[in-house]
Amino acid sequence: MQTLLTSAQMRRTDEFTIANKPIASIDLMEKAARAFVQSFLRDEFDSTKNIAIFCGKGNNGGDGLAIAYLLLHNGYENIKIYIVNFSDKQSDDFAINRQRLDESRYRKTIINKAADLKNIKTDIIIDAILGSGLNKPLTSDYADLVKYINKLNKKVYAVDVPTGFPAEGEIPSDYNGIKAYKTICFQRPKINFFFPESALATEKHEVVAIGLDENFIQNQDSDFFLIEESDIRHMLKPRKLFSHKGTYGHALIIAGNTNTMGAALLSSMSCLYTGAGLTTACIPQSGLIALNTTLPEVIALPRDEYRKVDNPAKYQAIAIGPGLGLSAAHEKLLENLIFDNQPLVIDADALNMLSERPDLIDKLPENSILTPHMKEFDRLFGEHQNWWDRLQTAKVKAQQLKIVIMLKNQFTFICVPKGRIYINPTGNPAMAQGGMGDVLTGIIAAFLAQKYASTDAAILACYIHGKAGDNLAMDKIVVSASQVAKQIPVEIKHLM
Ligand SMILES: NC(=O)C1=CN([C@@H]2O[C@H](COP(=O)(O)OP(=O)(O)OC[C@H]3O[C@@H](n4cnc5c(N)ncnc54)[C@H](O)[C@@H]3O)[C@@H](O)[C@H]2O)[C@@H](O)CC1
Ligand SMILES: Nc1ncnc2c1ncn2[C@@H]1O[C@H](COP(=O)(O)OP(=O)(O)O)[C@@H](O)[C@H]1O
Repeated sequence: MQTLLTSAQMRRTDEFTIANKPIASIDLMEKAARAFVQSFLRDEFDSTKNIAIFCGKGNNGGDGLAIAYLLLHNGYENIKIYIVNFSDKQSDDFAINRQRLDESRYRKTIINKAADLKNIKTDIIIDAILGSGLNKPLTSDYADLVKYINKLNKKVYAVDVPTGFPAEGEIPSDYNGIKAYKTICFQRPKINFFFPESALATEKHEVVAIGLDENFIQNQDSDFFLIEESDIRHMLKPRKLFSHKGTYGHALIIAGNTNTMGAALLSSMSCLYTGAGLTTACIPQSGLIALNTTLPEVIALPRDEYRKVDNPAKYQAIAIGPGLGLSAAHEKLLENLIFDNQPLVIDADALNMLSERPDLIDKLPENSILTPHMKEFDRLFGEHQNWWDRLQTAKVKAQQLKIVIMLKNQFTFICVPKGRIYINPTGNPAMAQGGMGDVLTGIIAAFLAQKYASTDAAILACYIHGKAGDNLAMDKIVVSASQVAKQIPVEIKHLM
């Protein structure tokens, strides 16, 4: 897991690295600039392009000057350097790089106020105005300059973080900072890059290593952890010789209705393909033929008027919700399951019924896993104006109720009882299609059946679900939920 840090912690890491590693502050800046340029050149290999580099007077601006130098040395001749002179203060390393520039043949333009900028002709802009030192929203000249740059509608590469973008905390809906095409950031992604509102500031981000002390970073106190493939490899348990279906547990999937049998089929299919020893689907009578013809391995448990699961202890995992439909009988079934006090996976309509019965939320069995998307989450725990606040609620609820909450999105946040938030990096827009969440629910149930702890089952399921989608999307614009389900065993095999 990569520990993710706030700007203040990142600053302490810079200081620690400079104090404890044989590297001076100015050399660290040079390293950062080199790492940026390497990544930039992979995208922009045409050295005849016009590039405008805007440099503030802090360390972000210092990076900008070092980047300008490196590009000029790489044969990029059409570079214009703008020094944004809106403040009397300047950082020491900025001053060193500025002196180097003053002593060279390279020219610069000083901008003393936003209005100084007129008729810029450029193909590309590099934004090094303000970085992680941002301590308040942009106002006056900074706001005007950024507005001007955004209006140019050019491809903007941001250094470390787009000017005006808060690296953590609430992202204002009236965000007035730089709108970048790509942000190349140093050592760790900013926490806020994982929130949907970050699309206001950058289309994508890439992280480049600059040699900051990894041990120091990993040992910082943080709630945020980015899941890595190596974590998944370590967590997966191989299937053993002499094992049999009983070894891998029995999962019960309570799902489907007359017009939504597909949801039950998708969840059951992914449960099967993720390796549960036995999968039982509790479905309406009307779905029996569909189940028996499409998934002969799955056992059917007809559900009409069914209000209580007999002997729930015989299942190592119980998931409820996909395509279930809302009814009094289903609400009773959910209530009885909650009173049985066995951990549950709760999705879709079961979440919606839960939001109508707040009394049941407090009684959820410990280690249950809730898988809401944004709307389901807000129905359960109240409206939220932004994702930062929504995630804070999810974190608190996971701790209070001792459950796992998977807040689904491009980057799904997995909040666990210990107060940690795991961020899943896999998944892509080709997966934005109905049924994808049903598949996820089946995968979680299968890992639980195989006796993975709730937190591990949630992390594994989310990562592998997204990874399967990523691999399928390499040559497709859209991947269907059943394609993802079928890809799961291949993905697990590769990861092992
Ligand atoms: N050794 C280091 O510290 C390293 C730092 N690096 C770079 O340094 C950056 C951080 O540099 P700094 O801490 O100097 O900060 P910045 O360069 O982001 O900002 C510097 C100044 O801007 C002012 N400021 C903040 N918000 C403002 C606002 N809304 N309006 C007007 N002024 C505002 C601050 O008071 C500060 O004086 C990183 O983003 C990264 O680019 C990299 O060079 C890697 C190494
Ligand atoms: N753009 C995307 N990037 C990554 N994952 C996505 C994207 N769109 C959808 N997904 C994943 O697909 C699933 C969708 O779940 P959900 O909205 O409950 O779907 P449904 O109810 O149709 O089954 C989630 O796991 C989500 O993370």
